Amino acid sequence: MAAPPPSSPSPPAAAAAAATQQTQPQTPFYELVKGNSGLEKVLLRGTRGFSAEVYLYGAQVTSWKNDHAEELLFVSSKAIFKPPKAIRGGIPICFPQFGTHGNLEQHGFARNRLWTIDDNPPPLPVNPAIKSFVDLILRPSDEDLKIWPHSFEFRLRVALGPNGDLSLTSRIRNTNTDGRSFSYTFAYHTYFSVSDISEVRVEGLETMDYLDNLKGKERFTEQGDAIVFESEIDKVYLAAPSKIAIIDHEKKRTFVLTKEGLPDAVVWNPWDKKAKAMQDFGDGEYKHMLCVEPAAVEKPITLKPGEEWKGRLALSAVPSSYCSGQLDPLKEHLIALNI
Ligand SMILES: O=P(O)(O)OC[C@H]1O[C@H](O)[C@H](O)[C@@H](O)[C@@H]1O
Repeated sequence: MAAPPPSSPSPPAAAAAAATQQTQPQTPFYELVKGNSGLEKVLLRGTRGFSAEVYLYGAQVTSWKNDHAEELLFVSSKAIFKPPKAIRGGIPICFPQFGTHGNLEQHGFARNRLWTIDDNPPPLPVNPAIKSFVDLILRPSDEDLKIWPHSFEFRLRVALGPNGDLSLTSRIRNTNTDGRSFSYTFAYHTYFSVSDISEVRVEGLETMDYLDNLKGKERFTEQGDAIVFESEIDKVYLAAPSKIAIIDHEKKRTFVLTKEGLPDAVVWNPWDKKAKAMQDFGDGEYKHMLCVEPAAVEKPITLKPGEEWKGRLALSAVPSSYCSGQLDPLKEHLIALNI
């Protein structure tokens, strides 16, 4: 499929290819338009008014709306849409490094590079009901190779499901020709929009071990019930379950995250003091956001030349009573560990 001109719908994929390739949906549909500061973004429109937006800058999802046109992701009112600053909010992609777990800039460089639309991605098994999606690709520039000397292809598919679910599938391939493996850490740094952080709880991470970034990455075990928020938090939960729920009591809304290929989950809220110190974040905005970030942090992923890794995140927003108390952390944990 050729990239569409700005502000016009993409042409339908070749019907013959769709008919023969059961792994690809039939009629991908998106629009490419100008976003903030003239940066290009892709609009995905689903049925019943569901929608999503993805900037080519960072391959960053910056909007996900339900059928009432309510925004489900948080983007700061002070977000800077100007390279090399990463956009504050939505779903930044941390690659090839999460946080300060290495020598690269914080969270790696994928989030502040210009990605391109991938017209001809390798087949990807997908729900045939998904009609609205886009494939993006990042390959390292000569400058990138100087700071991280590995050749790779990073393909990201962002898809909007028939019920408004949003999924992100990353495929990272080692294309080194010198026989060298590489290792990386990774996260979907998802910023959720919440009514009031003090009314929110997270289910699925209780009893998990975590590394506390506020205590020199020391390891602890989470105690007690669901996680609630009263102060700054910056924890990497290890071998977290494949399903995590964020329950927003005030909004009567539950976000359900399903992750594959990503053992860990980072939970972050900067709270008032750090919020004030961030140039691209409003002073009181910490009350209305929570980051829960499916990730691979503790054990870096290693790929030999020719090998490919896949990491997937699926998000849904459902009425609140749906999930509360229904996640069994131990069961989910065993599933995550493949036991
Ligand atoms: O300001 P950024 O580079 O986007 O990072 C924002 C936050 O991301 C993650 O959640 C890390 O665990 C935090 O330590 C970090 O402060």
